[in-house]
Amino acid sequence: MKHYHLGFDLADLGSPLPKLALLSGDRDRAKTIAQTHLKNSRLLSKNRGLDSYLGYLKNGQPVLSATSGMGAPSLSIIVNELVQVGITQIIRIGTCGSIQPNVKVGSVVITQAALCRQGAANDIAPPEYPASADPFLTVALVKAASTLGIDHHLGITASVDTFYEGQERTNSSANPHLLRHLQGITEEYRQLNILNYEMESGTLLKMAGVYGFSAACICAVVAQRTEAETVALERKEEAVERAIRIAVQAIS
Ligand SMILES: O=P(O)(O)O[C@H]1O[C@H](CO)[C@@H](O)[C@H]1O
Ligand SMILES: O=c1cc[nH]c(=O)[nH]1
Repeated sequence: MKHYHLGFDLADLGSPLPKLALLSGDRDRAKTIAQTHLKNSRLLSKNRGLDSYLGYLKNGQPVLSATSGMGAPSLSIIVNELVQVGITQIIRIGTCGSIQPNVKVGSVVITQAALCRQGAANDIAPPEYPASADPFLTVALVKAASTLGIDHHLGITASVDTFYEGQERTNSSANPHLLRHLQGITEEYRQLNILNYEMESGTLLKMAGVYGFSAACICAVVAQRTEAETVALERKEEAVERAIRIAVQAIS
C-alpha cells in the first residue's frame, strides 16, 4: 500500500532499494537534485507538494530525492514514512539564515548538532535528548566541501518552529510584538557560538537517534542576520547549488 503522505511504497522503488535520501524543504530543490545531479531520475510521487524522485549516483547507487515541506511537523511525517520504505541515511539539504558575521551569504553551514526548539521533537524524545548529526556523514560533507573549495562552516544550528517570531524577525513580520523570551535571543545564540537558524534539522537529528538511522544537514546561507532580516534572493540559487554539489560529492 502506498504510504499516505509519501505517495509511493516499496514496490515503486525497484531493485536494489535506495538506502539514502536527500531531503529538501522545497519540492523544486528535490526536483533539481534529481534531474540535474542524479542520473536516470524519475518522479515517484506528487502528493501535497511533497514530491519524491528516485535517481542514481554515477556508481549506480540508488538515491531518493524527497521533500520534507517546511517545518518539523511535516518533516517528521515524511521521515517516518521514509524509514518505513527502508531508508537508513538522510541528508537534509536546506537553506538558512546566518547569525554570525563571518558566516556569509553564499557559504554553507554543516550542522554538527542542533539546538532544538521544536514542538514536534517533543513528541518523539524528551527536550533534553541530543540532536546530534551522524559523525561519518558530517565528516563526508566537510571533506566534500573542502575538495570542492566551497566556503563552509561546521557548527551548531538553532532549529526552531517559526521563520518570523522564533528567529526574532520584527521589521519584516506582520507581528511586531515578540514574546519576552524571544527578545534578544539571536544575540544570546550568537554568544553561544550558534551559527545559523533553520527549521527542520533539530527534529530530524533527534528522530535519527530514536529510530536508529543516520542523519546530517547542510544548509545554504541565504540570509545574513547581522546585516538584514531579509533573504538575499539574488544569491540564493548559487548558494543552494553549492550545498547540493557538496552533498552529492559526499555520497559519491
Ligand atoms: O529551504 P528549506 O529546506 O525549506 O529550509 C528553510 O527554509 C524554510 C523557511 O524559509 C524552512 O523550511 C527553513 O528550514
Ligand atoms: O533566515 C532564514 C533563511 C532560511 N531559512 C530560515 O529558516 N531562516
